[in-house]
Amino acid sequence: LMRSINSSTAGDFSLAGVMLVGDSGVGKTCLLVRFKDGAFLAGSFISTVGIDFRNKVMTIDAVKVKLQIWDTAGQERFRSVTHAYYRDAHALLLLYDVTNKASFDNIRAWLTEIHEYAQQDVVVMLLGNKADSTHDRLVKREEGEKLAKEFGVPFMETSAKSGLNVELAFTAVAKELKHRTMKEPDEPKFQLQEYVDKEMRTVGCCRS
Ligand SMILES: Nc1nc2c(ncn2[C@@H]2O[C@H](COP(=O)(O)OP(=O)(O)OP(=O)(O)O)[C@@H](O)[C@H]2O)c(=O)[nH]1
Repeated sequence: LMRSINSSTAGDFSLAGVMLVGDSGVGKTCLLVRFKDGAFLAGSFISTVGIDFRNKVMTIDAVKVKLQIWDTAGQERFRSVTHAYYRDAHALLLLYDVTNKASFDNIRAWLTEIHEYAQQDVVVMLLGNKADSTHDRLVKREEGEKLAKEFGVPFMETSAKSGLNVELAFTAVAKELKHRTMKEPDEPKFQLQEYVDKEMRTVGCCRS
């Protein structure tokens, strides 16, 4: 991962490192596959070993932003591997599974870990994944919102299965990082949560 976002003077390219973190089985790999390939691979669950990455170029306000997305292993035994990568990440997508209460309860511990290992200015966004699972849901959207507010991080629910908000999550992070590197002097600060809420209202989804 490149720590300093590279931006050319022409202002048309920047490289950003985004890391997916959260308990094993919350859907990090599926979220990345959905974003990268637009697909959801149903079937057996293959845990990520160590760390894996994929690149995707997004066009944000006519600027090309290359996201280097790191998919980490949620399993405890790989923690020391992922710790080493935190320092270089510009953004972290922190996932829990709305059908798994323990994965939600562990978010506090994940945030403590992020605080310990990541850069102070890292962009963190909390994602409640598997929002398509209406019957098995154990964590309400409001609970996710409340926790996110407590820690001052933006939040939304996603589904790697249906594709709900997947593009939006990555776009929001890319926009935030693009603004940070290429902000005009009089341009106001990018408001990530406001952007997300506005986009969700426009799409007309996901808010009851
Ligand atoms: N219903 C539903 N199932 C999902 C979703 N995302 C992932 N899954 C399922 O959850 C299981 C785990 O998904 P992974 O993406 O492999 O989980 P992970 O977080 O990468 O797990 P580790 O690599 O062990 O850290 C798989 O069986 C997926 O099919 C989702 O949005 N909705």
